[in-house]
This record gives sequence, C-alpha cells and structure tokens, in this order.
Amino acid sequence: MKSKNNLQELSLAELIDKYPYIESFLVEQKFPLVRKDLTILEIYHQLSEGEKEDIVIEGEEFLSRVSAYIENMQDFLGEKETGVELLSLLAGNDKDGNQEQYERIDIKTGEIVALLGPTGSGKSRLLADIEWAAQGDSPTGRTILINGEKAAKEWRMNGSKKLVAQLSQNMNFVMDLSVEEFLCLHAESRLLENEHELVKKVIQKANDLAGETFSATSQITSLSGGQSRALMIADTAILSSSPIILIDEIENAGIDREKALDLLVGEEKIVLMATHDPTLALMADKRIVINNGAIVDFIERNNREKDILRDLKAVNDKLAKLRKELRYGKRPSLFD
Ligand SMILES: Nc1ncnc2c1ncn2[C@@H]1O[C@H](COP(=O)(O)OP(=O)(O)OP(=O)(O)O)[C@@H](O)[C@H]1O
Repeated sequence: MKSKNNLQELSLAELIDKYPYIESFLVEQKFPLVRKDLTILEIYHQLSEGEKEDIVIEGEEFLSRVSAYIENMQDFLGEKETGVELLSLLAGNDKDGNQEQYERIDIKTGEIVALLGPTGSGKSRLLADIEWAAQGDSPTGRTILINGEKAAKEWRMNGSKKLVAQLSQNMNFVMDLSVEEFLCLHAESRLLENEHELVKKVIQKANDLAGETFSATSQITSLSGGQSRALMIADTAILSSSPIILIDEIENAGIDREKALDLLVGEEKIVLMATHDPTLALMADKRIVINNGAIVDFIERNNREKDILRDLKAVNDKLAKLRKELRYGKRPSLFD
C-alpha cells in the first residue's frame, strides 16, 4: 500500500500531478478540490461539519481509501514497480525425455539473450515456457523463476499485469481501425496521460523501422507484413509495461532489425529473441543454444565477437544500401 505518511505530506496539486486519476476519485467522494496547495488532511480539517458528513468517510480512514485506490489503479495500469530483476530457468528434459544438462540459468534485467538452434529444435517452445511461467507443466518440464521464486499466480492469471510482451512471427490484424485508432485504444486501456504524444511517437518510430512509410490514418488491415511488425515493435517498446520481451524472429520482416532491437532494449527490460541471424545473435549479451528440445549451452559474448559484430554491421550497411538502391530502381553504387 502507498505509505500514508507519504500521502499525508503531498499537497493535493502534487498528488494529482503524480496520480492524475485521483482527481475524479476525489470528486466522486464529494471531496472539495479548492485549495490544491494543502494536503488532504489539512483540507479535511478545514471542512465544515456538513461538508465532512457529505464525504462520509472520516479523515484518517479517508487517507487509507485514497491509498488503496492508488494501489488498485497502479495494479490495473501495470504501473506498479514490476520489480522483475531476475529471470531463471530450471532444467527440464529434451524431446526424448532426457534431463537437460544445467541446473539453473539466470538472466538479469537489461540483458539481451539470443536463442539459437536448428529449425524445430525448441526455441519457440522455450519462449512459450517463459510466457506461461512454466512450473514443470509444459512439454519440456522446465520451471521458470522470477526473482528466484516460482512465479506468483498474478503473473499467470492477471491479464492487465503481463509478465511478458511477445512479438511473434505471424501478425495479422483483423480489426477495421486506423493506425491511430488502434494505438489510442491501447494507450487508453493503460490510461496513459500523454496519450496523443505517445501515439505519435509510436507511429514515428514504426516508420523509422519500416521501408515504405504509413500514416496515422492508414487502416491497420492494409499494412504490409513488415509495416505491421514495425508497428507492433514500436507499440511494445513504447506502450507496454511488461518487464520481459520475447521476440520470435525479427529477420523475416523486412524491417531495420538493429534499430528495432535498440528501441526494444532502450527500457530496462529483459529481452529474449529466437533467431537464425548472426548479426542479431552477436548483438545479444548472451546466447542460449538449443538442440533436440534441450538447452545445451549458455554462452556470454566475448570481445572477439564484439569485433566480428562491428564488421558484420559494416557489411549489413552495404547490403541495406544496395537493397534501397534496387528498391528505388537505381543502379547499384556499392562497389564504386
Ligand atoms: N523439450 C521438449 N520436449 C518436448 N517437445 C518439445 C521440446 N522442445 C520443443 N518441443 C516441440 O518441438 C516442436 C518444435 O519446436 P519449436 O517450434 O520450438 O522449434 P523452433 O526452434 O522454434 O523452430 P523454428 O526455428 O523453425 O522456428 C514443437 O512442437 C515443440 O513443442
């Protein structure tokens, strides 16, 4: 619960600034909002007996109600300190039922981890284990720990407080909405304050990632695969409150993958991505290698690999330039 002392010290103006939704709550409680420079208790003590009766709930008790209301709203909005600092995987079994050869893998906030392995080896399955916060109850038998403990029920059950945001390979919109309407719906559901600014930012960032630009009024059903994906990446990075981001293949989308990853890890989050792409794999701090359904290695990126990444980026830049030239009907200047 919000500490009562803390609420006691804040003036009404400060309180509303910090928790904007409290204003309508106070109005509903018939609490007069005239002196915003005073604290709730100070205002309460200045009320006439009649006004106090209107409010029904008494001073101290009223503060507890305010505190509980803020608590519930933060929970609902997913604003509360998510407090996820550590994601741990405990061994399960491979596709043949053999025990995986590690005890526990720890991933800290701010880390990017790439999942690598041949097609069908179990990368998406591992992402699904994390999304479901598996407790030995998935085909792999793995257990997921959050901050060293089994995931609390609320992570598994509560739709508004999502542990993970997932970006998957196939994304098809079915709603008949414009880009702006769609994003506003998302922002509104999170009761974000500066909704219009954020929506504008999502559209701008998504256009940064996609090749052909689209506008706020474009219908989401008319976006191309790459544009849809760019929109969902920007939406996840800017509007989502989930502490863990799971990405299943950015590479097939025809979008700027490096920018996408930079955008996603801008916030203090844990990012796990399944990939077959060497550049993305080397952009990760750590790599989980999967084979026959089992995690067979957990590797930290070394300095030599950072150098290789730099070379790869130079090659990718050349390829991007070549792609652009060909896309716009120009003769390649690559080797001029
Ligand atoms: N440890 C396991 N035990 C049993 N089944 C598993 C295990 N790991 C993965 N599988 C199953 O194997 C199949 C292929 O796995 P998955 O789709 O995760 O592969 P992938 O590595 O993501 O492939 P791709 O690279 O093609 O996307 C799925 O049906 C998955 O449920």
